[in-house]
Amino acid sequence: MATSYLPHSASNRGRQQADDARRPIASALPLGEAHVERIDESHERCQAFGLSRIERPDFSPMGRSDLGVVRDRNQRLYVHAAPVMEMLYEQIVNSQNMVVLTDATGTIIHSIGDDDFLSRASKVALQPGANWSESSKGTNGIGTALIEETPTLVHADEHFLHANHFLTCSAAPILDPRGNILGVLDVSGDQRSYHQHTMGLVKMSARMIENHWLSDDYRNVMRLHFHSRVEFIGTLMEGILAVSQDGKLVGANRGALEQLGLSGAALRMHTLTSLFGTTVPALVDRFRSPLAAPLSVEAGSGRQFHVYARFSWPVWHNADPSVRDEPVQPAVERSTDRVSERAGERPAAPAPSASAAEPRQAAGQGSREGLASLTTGDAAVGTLVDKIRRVLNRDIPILILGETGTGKELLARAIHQDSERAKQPFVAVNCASIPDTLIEAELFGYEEGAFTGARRKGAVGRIVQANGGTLFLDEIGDMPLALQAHLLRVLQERQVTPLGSGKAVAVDVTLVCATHRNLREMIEQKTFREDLYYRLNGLAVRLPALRERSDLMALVDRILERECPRRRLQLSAEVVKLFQGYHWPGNVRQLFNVLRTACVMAAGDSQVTRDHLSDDFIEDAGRALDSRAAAAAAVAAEPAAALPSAYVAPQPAAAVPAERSPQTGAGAATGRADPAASRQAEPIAGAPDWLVPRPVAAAPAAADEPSRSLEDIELQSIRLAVEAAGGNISVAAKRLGISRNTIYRKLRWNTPR
Ligand SMILES: Nc1ncnc2c1ncn2[C@@H]1O[C@H](COP(=O)(O)OP(=O)(O)OP(=O)(O)O)[C@@H](O)[C@H]1O
Repeated sequence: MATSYLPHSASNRGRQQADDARRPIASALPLGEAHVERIDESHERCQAFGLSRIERPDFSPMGRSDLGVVRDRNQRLYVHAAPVMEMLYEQIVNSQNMVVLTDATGTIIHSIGDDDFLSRASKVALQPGANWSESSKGTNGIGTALIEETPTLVHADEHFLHANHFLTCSAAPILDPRGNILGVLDVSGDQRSYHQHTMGLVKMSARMIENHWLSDDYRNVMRLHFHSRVEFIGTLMEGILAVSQDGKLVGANRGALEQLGLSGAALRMHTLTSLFGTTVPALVDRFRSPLAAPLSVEAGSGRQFHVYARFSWPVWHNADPSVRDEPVQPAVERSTDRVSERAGERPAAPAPSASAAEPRQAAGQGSREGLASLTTGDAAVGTLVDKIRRVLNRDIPILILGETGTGKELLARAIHQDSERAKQPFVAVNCASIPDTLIEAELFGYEEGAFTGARRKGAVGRIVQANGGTLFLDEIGDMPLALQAHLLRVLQERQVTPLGSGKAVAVDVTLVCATHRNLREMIEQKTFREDLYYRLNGLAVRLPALRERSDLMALVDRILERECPRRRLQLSAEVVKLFQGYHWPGNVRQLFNVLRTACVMAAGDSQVTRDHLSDDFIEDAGRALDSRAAAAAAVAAEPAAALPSAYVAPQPAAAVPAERSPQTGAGAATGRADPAASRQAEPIAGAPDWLVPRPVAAAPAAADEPSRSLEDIELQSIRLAVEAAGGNISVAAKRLGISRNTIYRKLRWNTPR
């Protein structure tokens, strides 16, 4: 481990040396050998990455829109982590520190800190949008914790880059109940402010986030809260296990693994009976009573534990027929209160968001219901759902296409929910959010000692985790080319060989993939394998963008019902107008976020008004309305000849000269008027003034525009109408009296690529 500091230039050398003299270097701290070894290994990796200690790497964070996409993807993590971060920050306020949350790739998605430290931190890009993976910023708390998958302190000159020597970073990875990394929680500060308690706070906070995530993930299955000391149930020290109705152990928190002394993979080999010698019906029976005392059990290891079970209605309902007709009262709510009271503690993790007062779905998850819940009146979505229903349980892989935020993952979950595999695992892998170097291990798993730099014990891959259930490969277009062949082989042979192992494991998974990319184009560009494309694409469906959907208001109602189930919240007329004129670039996710905020802001009101919307949304939506008005004005000012036949005043069909038949030219051949032409020439019912057909006689400019073909004119009018509808194709189609498909076809064929 090198500890020297090489200043960037001679001019600041003197100042730097004076600073250095005041600085304790890492070796002055009482850090164990394992720590030193970990830092040494990290420095070796940095050298292998080709990083230079003294060169300032590219510190520029990603742009706002890219950051928006990353934040959207990690919205659920943010919702769980934000209140914990606030609480953590309260503990370290005014200490020249900041609290940082990153995603699984090390990209910062949120930070809170002391203003004066934030400005110093931003100079080394310790700010949202910057990536702190080891390969980008060298040894550092975040990047090294991600690789080591364990809480990691990187202090002062332990940072590989000299530019980061002023920092001390205490970082802990945040894991989901299946042991996958969701992100990193980190406290970074001036190294002179180092305090050994910081790491303890960070670890506890990461655990809070994990416990809350687990409770949220498994709200519909039984959860066992246990500890060897009864007073620790309901505290951060408790173990939590998620148990499916048939007694399988489907999830665990860190506390559970630590207390049981098992790895995640070893735990999955157990059942409730083999671990604690009891069954789901026995626990349901005991913990139906809100006054039930914790149960004493003996684990296989001989250790005694006290167990308290929490479960929600469906488990109770199915496991105990005697309560079938009792009113639904989620046991989870009652038992949470009770355990907290008994342990004299508040529930382990704070409420996830400001709207926590309202019971609701997991943030960012939407409905956990089946396909029926997705049909809210849009014809394209209805057709897509019908198609999917026909191939359900037929071992046909489904490829979901669609822009980001259109609900691809929600659809994949609904497919699983409605399939015969609903009680088996649904495993989602986002190929875009896992670093290329880790994706192979993540998917296929690896044996102990397969390679350095990752979890040393070995891990079961996601494909094996999905065995018996559904594997959802999100952003499949982002899968590195080299791995595509490996995936194809696994899918064809239906067996996986973990890295570093000679033993193949048979797998049976239903495959659902999704991407916002154009895979056909990628095939042409040779960035996506054609054979894999056909293997994944048993049935391809495209989720329409929100601006193309005709059920915006039905979706609004549905989301409001879910987000504010205790009150009937409606949109004011002004907000309806803003929503309808907006082009929703972030699709349903954006709508969901806008409404969720509105729901909280409108507490106590029965209407969502513009006061309940965020300023940037009002600005964007207002701008869209303005441009729509401008487009309307432009169309109104446009000479009539520039309008397509659809807006030309209706004329008797026979009066339309055959050679001017606006559509197919069929009239020219037969001498009869084209019926489609005469239909289109009718006024559009309910059309606003600017679209009311005007007489062709008012078209003096027609003869002056010899260069414009009818097709050009038609196209321009379609574009104007789409613009005027704020990008909403359905609305434009309705106004034009043509189908949405016609608009797509014409715009697609005429849009330069
Ligand atoms: N039909 C719907 N009803 C209610 N909420 C929905 C619907 N469709 C999507 N959402 C919500 O929108 C958000 C985004 O959905 P989802 O993650 O499924 O989109 P996605 O297309 O997979 O996004 P990405 O491409 O970024 O992965 C989620 O919060 C989800 O609950």
